[in-house]
Amino acid sequence: MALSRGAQTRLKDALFHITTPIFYPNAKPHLGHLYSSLLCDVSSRWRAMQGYNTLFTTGTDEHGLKIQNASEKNGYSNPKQFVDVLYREFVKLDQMANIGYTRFIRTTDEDHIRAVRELWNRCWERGYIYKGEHEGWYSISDECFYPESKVVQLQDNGQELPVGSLKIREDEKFINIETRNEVVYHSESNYFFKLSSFQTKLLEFLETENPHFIYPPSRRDQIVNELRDSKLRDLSISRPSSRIKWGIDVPQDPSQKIYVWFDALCNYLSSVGGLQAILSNSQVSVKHTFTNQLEKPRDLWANTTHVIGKDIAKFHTIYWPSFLMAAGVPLPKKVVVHGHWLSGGIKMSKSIGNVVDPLDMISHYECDPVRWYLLENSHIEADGDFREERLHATREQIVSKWGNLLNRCCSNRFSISRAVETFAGQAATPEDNAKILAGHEVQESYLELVQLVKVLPELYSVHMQQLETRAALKLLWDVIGKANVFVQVSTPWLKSGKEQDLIIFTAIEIVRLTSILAQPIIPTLSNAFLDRIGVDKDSRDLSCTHLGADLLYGKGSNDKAREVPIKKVKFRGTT
Ligand SMILES: Nc1ncnc2c1ncn2[C@@H]1O[C@H](COP(=O)(O)OP(=O)(O)OP(=O)(O)O)[C@@H](O)[C@H]1O
Repeated sequence: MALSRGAQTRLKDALFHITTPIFYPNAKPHLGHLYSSLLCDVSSRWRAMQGYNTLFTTGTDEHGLKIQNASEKNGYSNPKQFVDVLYREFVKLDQMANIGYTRFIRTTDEDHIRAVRELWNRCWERGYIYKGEHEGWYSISDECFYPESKVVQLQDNGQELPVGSLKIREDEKFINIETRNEVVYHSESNYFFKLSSFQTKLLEFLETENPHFIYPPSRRDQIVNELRDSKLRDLSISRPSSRIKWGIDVPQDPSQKIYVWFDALCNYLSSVGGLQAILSNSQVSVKHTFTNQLEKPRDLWANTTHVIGKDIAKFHTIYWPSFLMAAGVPLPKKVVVHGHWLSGGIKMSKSIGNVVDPLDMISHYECDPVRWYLLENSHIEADGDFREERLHATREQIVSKWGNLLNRCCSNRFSISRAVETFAGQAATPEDNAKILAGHEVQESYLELVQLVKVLPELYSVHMQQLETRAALKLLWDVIGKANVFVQVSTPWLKSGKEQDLIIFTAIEIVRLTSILAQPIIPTLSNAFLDRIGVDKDSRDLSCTHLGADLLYGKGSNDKAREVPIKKVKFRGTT
């Protein structure tokens, strides 16, 4: 699903690459996955509107013990067959939710496997990988070892005991205190990555050289404090093939498989052609939906943003930069860390099963209201709590406020095209125009609205740039709300001539401008609104977001039946 490339020809050299985490296809995706993808989609569409050349990568993380186990549990002898079925669920969600990625990468893709080996070899050649013995507390579910300080023994009565003083017996249950997943004591030969060599470099990078690398700043501070307070230990980055069959072989040592995180994080390099492509910055073939060639991989990489949930911040802000530094590859631009959607007060998660099915929500409430709801009821820094009644209320508001404004202007008592002809592109000041309107209250309401609209695109842009979608959408609601009040107090149905035209022009301009600005948020509905009032497809970009910018729309809009492109639906959940 490629985005329209139209706008992008204008800013040929401005590059933007955004990535979701790649998701484990061990079960169907839930609302949390949609949220990460949606943030990326909105960002990518917004940048495309600004004229950037955008690339948007998402995909599935298909190797490792968790997949191997899930595949066996589901009766598959070959994990590839299992992921071949489940990755489609993620693709389907993207299609249903209108997520316009340019590459869906699977870690079983050939070019990705090549890129992982390339990264491994380079870290090996530069002396950052060595072979050693590893023993400790291992979580199958989290696929990592934990230090003893993060492990407790869980007794039958729910009591937790520190493990330090215990003699370990096989029948006892131990868990990690953060993820609450079971851990077992385990010893094996592994390859290690010299993570400990990067403590100072990472701190320098995050604190001094690039303090904006992690967004929001509260997350950066968390990571920086962690780096200051605890010493980084070398990281085991392979597993014996006897235990993990489903993974990429360590180059030159097939008795070991590459650790899934080393493998998965590398997808970000694969999607821009691998590390050599970045180092050389020369044209490389990579499949995206709109091209098979990337011109300047390093320039693109320098403009890459990773969007992730807070559960995987450590992997993206400590491990990933260290792997790249070890390989001598420059770091991407940014890591945006968002909060979680909760269910029953805890993180919505496939493993726990406390999930909301986004496809079910989309099938009843439609795609765009779900998108709007998620973006309006979340904040990058905070966790969100899904409530179906709020989703329904959001939809109602779109119909009754936005739809109603459009509907009112499309009445056959008015003429949008005449109003546009009279007032679009004219030189008169708002104060001059206000004199056309009868009554002080109406004039005040008009001037307030015009003032609001004047600053709207810029304020909206500031919020969209930082992915502050809640604040961006509030701006749209404010102006739509005020436009409805203006129509109410100015009673255009009782007016005629220039006065009526000015009221209708002002109100329909609000519909036009908000619809243009809302395209990244609700791509289908906003364009349906613009279609309804005959706005030309070439007049829907950011250069058209000031009052009177479009001289030509509205023809025939008042002759059609007064339906709007969105209708009410019933709330079908329980409050
Ligand atoms: N509840 C959630 N809220 C927001 N984002 C989420 C949520 N769950 C998953 N994600 C997104 O998916 C990423 C993790 O993907 P993963 O497939 O591991 O999801 P998961 O449901 O936590 O899986 P599992 O329970 O199998 O570990 C997160 O970093 C985040 O981007």
